[in-house]
Amino acid sequence: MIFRRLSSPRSFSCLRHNIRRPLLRNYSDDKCGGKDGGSDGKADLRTVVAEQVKSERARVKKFAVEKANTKIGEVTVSQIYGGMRGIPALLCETSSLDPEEGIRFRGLTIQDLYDKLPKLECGEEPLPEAVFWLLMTGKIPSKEQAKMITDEWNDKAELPDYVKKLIDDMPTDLHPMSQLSIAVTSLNKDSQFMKAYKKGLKKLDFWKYSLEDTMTLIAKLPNIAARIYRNMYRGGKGCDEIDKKLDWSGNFARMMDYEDPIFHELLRLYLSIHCDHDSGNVSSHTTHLVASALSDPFISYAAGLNGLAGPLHGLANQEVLVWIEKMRKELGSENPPEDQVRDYVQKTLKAGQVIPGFGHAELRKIDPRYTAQQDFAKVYLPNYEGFLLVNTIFKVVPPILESLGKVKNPWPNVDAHSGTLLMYFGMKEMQFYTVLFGVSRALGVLSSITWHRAFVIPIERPKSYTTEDLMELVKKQEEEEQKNSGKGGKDGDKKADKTKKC
Ligand SMILES: CC(=O)SCCNC(=O)CCNC(=O)[C@H](O)C(C)(C)COP(=O)(O)OP(=O)(O)OC[C@H]1O[C@@H](n2cnc3c(N)ncnc32)[C@H](O)[C@@H]1OP(=O)(O)O
Ligand SMILES: O=C([O-])CC(=O)C(=O)O
Repeated sequence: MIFRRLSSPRSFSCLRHNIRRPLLRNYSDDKCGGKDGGSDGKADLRTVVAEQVKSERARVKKFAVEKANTKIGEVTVSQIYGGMRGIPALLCETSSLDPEEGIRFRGLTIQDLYDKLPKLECGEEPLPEAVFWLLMTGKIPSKEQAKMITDEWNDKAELPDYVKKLIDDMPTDLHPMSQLSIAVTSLNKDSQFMKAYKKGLKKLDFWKYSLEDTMTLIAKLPNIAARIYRNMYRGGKGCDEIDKKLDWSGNFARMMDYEDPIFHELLRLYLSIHCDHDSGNVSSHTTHLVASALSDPFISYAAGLNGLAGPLHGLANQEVLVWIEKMRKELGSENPPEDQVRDYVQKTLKAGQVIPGFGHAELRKIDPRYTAQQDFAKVYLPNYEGFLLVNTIFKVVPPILESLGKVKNPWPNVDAHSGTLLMYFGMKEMQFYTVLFGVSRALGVLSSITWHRAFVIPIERPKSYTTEDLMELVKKQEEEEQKNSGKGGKDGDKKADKTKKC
C-alpha cells in the first residue's frame, strides 16, 4: 500500500524540494473537501450534528427495537479468560477495524483521508480538524468547515491559570502521561455537561453539552501537552501563545518549539492516524465505560489516557525506541546488520519480553498506520539510519515471531514506526511520545461520547462470573446437552428403525 504522498507532484514542488518554506498557514485551494460536510459545505458543526442526531436517533431506535432479540454471536469460556477477543459487545459509530485491511474512519481508509479531506496550501497530510469533522459527522468537511474548527479551537486554547499552575507544580520526573491525565482531569471544574446536569439536564440533550466539553477539551490539549513538554525538557521556557493563523497541529508544534514545516506535516499525519481504532481498544473502551456512568468528557477521557499509558497499548511507542536505543548501545552501531538484529530479537524473547511495536489483538496484517508513516519516511528521510534500522527490524522480526507458533499477528503495528520519525526531527524524549498519541486519541473517543449520549446508551454493566460459578454453569449446560442428545438419540433410533422397515 502506498499513500498518495509518493505519487503526488504537489509534494515534490511544494514541500519536498522546498524544505525551508515558512510555516504552512493557509487552507489549500484544491478540490479536496466537499459540499458533503453539511448541507452546503457552509453549515457549522453544531447545526450539522443536530440535524443528524434527529434522524440517526430515530433510525437507530427503530433498528434496536425491531431487532432486539436477534443474536449476533456466542460467548465461549476461552473468550472470558482470553481478554474477550472477538465478543461482539460494543458500539462504535466513528470507526471500524477489519483484521486484514486495518482501520476505516467513518468508512474511509487512510488513503481516502489523503484523497478527500481538505489540507493546508502546499500541505500533503490530512488535517486533524477535518478528521474530527469526519468522525463527528461521517461527512467530508469543506475547507471552510475545517477552518471553522481550527478557529474555534484556537479561540478556546487558552488554559485557566489554575491548570497552568497545576502543571508547573508537577515534578518533572512524573511521567508526562500522568501529568496529562491529571491536567485533563482538573479541567472538569468547568465542565458544561456537569453544570447542566446538576441543573436537571434532560437525557435527550446530554449530547449537546458533551459536544461543548469536547470542543473545549480538544482546543486546550496542545497547550497542556506543550506546557508539560517545555517544563520537562526546555526548563519551562518557550512560547505558549496561540498564533491564530496556524492550524491545531501547527500551533502544537510551535508551542513545543518545533518550527520545521515538515515536522508540522508529520504532526498532522500523526494526530490524524492515531485518532481512533474502533472502540474495543483499551483507551477507547475505558473512555466509553467511564462516560457511560455520565462522568463528564474530561474525566472519561482522562481514564482512557491512563489505559493508553500501558506498555501493551499506547506506551509501546516509547518502548519501541527504548528497545532500539538499548540494541544500538549493546551492538555498538546506529544501524546494526541484520544478523546482529536477529540475535538481539532472540535475546529479548529469551528474556521473556515482548518485541514492542509488533503484534496486535485484532489486526492480522501490517498496520496501515505503519505503512503511512513508512511512506512519509521514504519521502523525507530515506537515508536516515533510524529509518534504515526500522526497515531491518521489519525484515527480521515477523519470521521470528511466526516461528514461535503462538503469536497471532507477527506484523508491525503503528507504534513500530512513530518514535523513529519523531527522533529524526529532534524529539528525542521518548517518554513524551505517548502524549502525542493521547492528544490524537481525543478526537475519536470524544466524538464517540457525543454519539453514545445522542443515542442515550445506558450505563455499561456486563455480567461477570467467579471461576466456580462458571464451572457450575458449564457443568449444567453439558448435562442439559447430554440429556438432549440422549433424547435425540432415541428419536434418531426410531427413525432409523422405520427406514429399515421401509
Ligand atoms: C496502539 C496499540 O495498542 S498497538 C499494540 C502495541 N503493543 C505492542 O506493540 C506490545 C507488543 N505486542 C504485544 O504484546 C501483543 O501483540 C499485544 C498486546 C499487542 C496483543 O496481545 P494478544 O492479543 O494477547 O496477542 P496474541 O494472541 O498474538 O498473543 C499470543 C502469545 O504471543 C505473544 N506475543 C504477541 N505479540 C508478541 C510480541 N510482539 N513479542 C513477543 N511475543 C508476543 C503473547 O505475549 C502471547 O504469549 P503467551 O501465550 O506466552 O502469553
Ligand atoms: O486496537 C487496539 O487494540 C490497539 C490499537 O492499535 C489502537 O488503539 O490504536
